[in-house]
Amino acid sequence: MQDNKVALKDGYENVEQDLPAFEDLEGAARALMRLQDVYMLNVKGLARGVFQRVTGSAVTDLYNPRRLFSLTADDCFQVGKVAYDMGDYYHAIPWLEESVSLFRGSYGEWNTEDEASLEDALDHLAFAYFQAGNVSCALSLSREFLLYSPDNKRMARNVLKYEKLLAESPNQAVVEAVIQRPNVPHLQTRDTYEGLCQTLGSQPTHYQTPSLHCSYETSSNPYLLLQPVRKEVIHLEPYVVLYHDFVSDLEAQKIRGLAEPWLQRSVVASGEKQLPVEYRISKSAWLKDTADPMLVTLDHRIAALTGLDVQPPYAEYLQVVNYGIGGHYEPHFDHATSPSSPLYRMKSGNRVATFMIYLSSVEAGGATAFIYANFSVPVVKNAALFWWNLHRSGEGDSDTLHAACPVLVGDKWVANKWIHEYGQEFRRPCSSSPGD
Ligand SMILES: O=C(O)CCC(=O)C(=O)O
Ligand SMILES: [Fe+2]
Repeated sequence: MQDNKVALKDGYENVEQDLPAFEDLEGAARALMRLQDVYMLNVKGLARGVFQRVTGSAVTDLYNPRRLFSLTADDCFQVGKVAYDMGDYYHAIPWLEESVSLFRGSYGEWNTEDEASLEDALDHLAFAYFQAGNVSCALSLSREFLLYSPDNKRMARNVLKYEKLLAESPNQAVVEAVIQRPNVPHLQTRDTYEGLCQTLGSQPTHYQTPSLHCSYETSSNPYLLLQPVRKEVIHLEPYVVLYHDFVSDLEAQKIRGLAEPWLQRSVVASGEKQLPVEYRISKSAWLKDTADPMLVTLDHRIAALTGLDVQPPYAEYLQVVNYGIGGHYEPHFDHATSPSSPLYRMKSGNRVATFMIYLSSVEAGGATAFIYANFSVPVVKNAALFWWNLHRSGEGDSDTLHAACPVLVGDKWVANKWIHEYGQEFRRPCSSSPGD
């Protein structure tokens, strides 16, 4: 017996680092809540494995899965509990409601994987309602709890407290508490951003604006003469273009494979430091050109197309990014907005342009949204999106504020090549006119 125990403990310790920890559960719960908010998804649907947007009485299916994977009462409890523990009753209530409803439906059945029970869900939901100001819901759920655990003194006291509160101010019973969604302070542009994500990638109507056109691009470069790239002008100010089939399926696969062993949680520049943050959820890796000759070819292609010098230190290494379900990057600038940014450590100025390659498709979500410019680009596998981050004066173009919408279904991969100011003096001449 003792031997078995020791063997079990050793076996567990061997695999422990590969098992999901609380951070993973919390991250998964936050991801579900993010998808719920950004795509206005209904929790009941999410728990059944369907992706429905409910606006008023209209129900739209954002994606039709081939198989339904539903969440259990305990799963919904765990999601609700993450929100509850953060004091976020706006999200806790619908998830705990779903948990209570599923636990009620299967009462008496015992699922070995369940950590929580109907009583736990009722207990948390009652308190969440109380905190949100809905005393009558708190009371009826607490009474229901007592049906199952009549000896629970704490709950009996709560019932008395709620009864007293309602007797003192009876109109509390009819007031439907409106709970505000917790505010995300760094994101004032939330409504526009979410609207652009909900379209799952919108394109401007080219027919109305002749300057937005498609062409075969050679950039007057002999390298591209024999095989021009299909270019689609998406927006003029800021100038954003999409180069279709910039890489082949094989190249995209190869880049993903080279990066995979090096992927780590993505960070962002915060003052002089680099930190992981909730507003950028993805994994990323930097690939030096020396990692594979194909990356050198890729640089030549980028240089030929953009006419820019992408040799170090005039451009950064290739940053490969992988977003899982719920992975996102909220509105941000690629260029530095503060002189203390770590970007300047390369001593080649600010990031003048971004060249971003879509290395995968996604089933749903994951569009690249330009907030102020008011358009979003869907993930187009093998295409590359190019834009200038700086005006010709060197000043940051605030209209380039952009974001990666959360991935709803799929596995999204992109690669960023950030090109710096220095080295481009004769390739993109500067101008003193602030608007250029
Ligand atoms: O993944 C995207 O669509 C955008 C990514 C992005 O903006 C970034 O990595 O800086
Ligand atoms: Fe970006």
